[in-house]
Amino acid sequence: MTTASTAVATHGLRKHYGKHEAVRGLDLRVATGSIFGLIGPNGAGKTTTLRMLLDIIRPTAGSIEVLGANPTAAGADLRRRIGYIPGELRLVGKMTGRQTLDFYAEVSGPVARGRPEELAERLGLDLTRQVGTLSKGNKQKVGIVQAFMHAPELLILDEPTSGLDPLVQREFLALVREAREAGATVLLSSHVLSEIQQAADDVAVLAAGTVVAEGDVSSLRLGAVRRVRATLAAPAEQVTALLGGVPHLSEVEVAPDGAAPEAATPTSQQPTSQQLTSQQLTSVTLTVQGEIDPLVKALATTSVRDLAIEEPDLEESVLALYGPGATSTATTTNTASKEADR
Ligand SMILES: Nc1ncnc2c1ncn2[C@@H]1O[C@H](COP(=O)(O)OP(=O)(O)OP(=O)(O)O)[C@@H](O)[C@H]1O
Repeated sequence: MTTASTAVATHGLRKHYGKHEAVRGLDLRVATGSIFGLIGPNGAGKTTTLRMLLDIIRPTAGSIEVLGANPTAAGADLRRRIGYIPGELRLVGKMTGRQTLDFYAEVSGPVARGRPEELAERLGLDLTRQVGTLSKGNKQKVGIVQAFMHAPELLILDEPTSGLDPLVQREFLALVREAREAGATVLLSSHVLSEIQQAADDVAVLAAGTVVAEGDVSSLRLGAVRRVRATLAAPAEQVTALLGGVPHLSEVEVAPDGAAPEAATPTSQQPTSQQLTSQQLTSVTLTVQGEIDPLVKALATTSVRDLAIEEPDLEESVLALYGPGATSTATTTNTASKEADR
């Protein structure tokens, strides 16, 4: 049973699409009043899981409780207490944004006067335009407004920021935090780690239909995997040698990258070996797991001409931490056994 402090719970949840098992025995617990992030690479089973919570598709096995009810039995009353942004939003192209929201308001229950307009304004959405003429990002804004406008107890948001520009993403995350402050629970799925890191209190990492890591955001090691690209004024052999002393590196590629045009050799005297080596450029790409300090210190023993540190995509992080087994079945698609939604 869910308790007052649990908004969503699943036990041994499974979903087969024909022979393909998209969700494999999932136990989730989302605390009431929290922002819970469900992250995972493409095909991990996020959408399948969220659709089961809403009774859009039914589980093959296991149980679900949402706001203390069983979604397969609770029907429309439960649905009205939830705001949902589906992964793929389907809107009627000829309706304006306002007509679309009026339609959703009839289904979802009471909407405070002026609230849709306020949300649309914050997101920069023109409600007078037909939704068929809107860009992907603006269509997504219609989806956000309809999910938030009736102040639901639970928000289930499937990849909600896809197509949004960074400023709108920030506004969206502000809406999520405000909803939590007002007492709502938010279940947010994404394949973008940084988005979840900014917003979520707790996180479950899904890969191949199972949870491979969970906990509070700061305890997750995923964020500690970074991709580094650097150009150093040093010969490749020297770079290889200095990287040899740095722990937790993988996918290291070191390649000569021509000469540095700005490193002029003095003509009045014979160049020293130091001056000779400083002319050679070497490019490095690598993945570092954990502390970045030893790597930065090692690179800084040469003249660093360029440096970029990037967040790898989630698939790379999951692979780096949990091995290929964590994602290999997630990317298997069983197209031969497509199943109708219900
Ligand atoms: N209707 C369907 N019929 C057959 N296989 C399906 C169906 N829907 C999803 N799948 C498969 O189930 C697995 C999980 O898909 P799901 O859409 O839940 O993943 P996801 O984590 O939401 O991925 P994404 O981030 O790409 O949306 C994938 O292998 C997918 O191909």
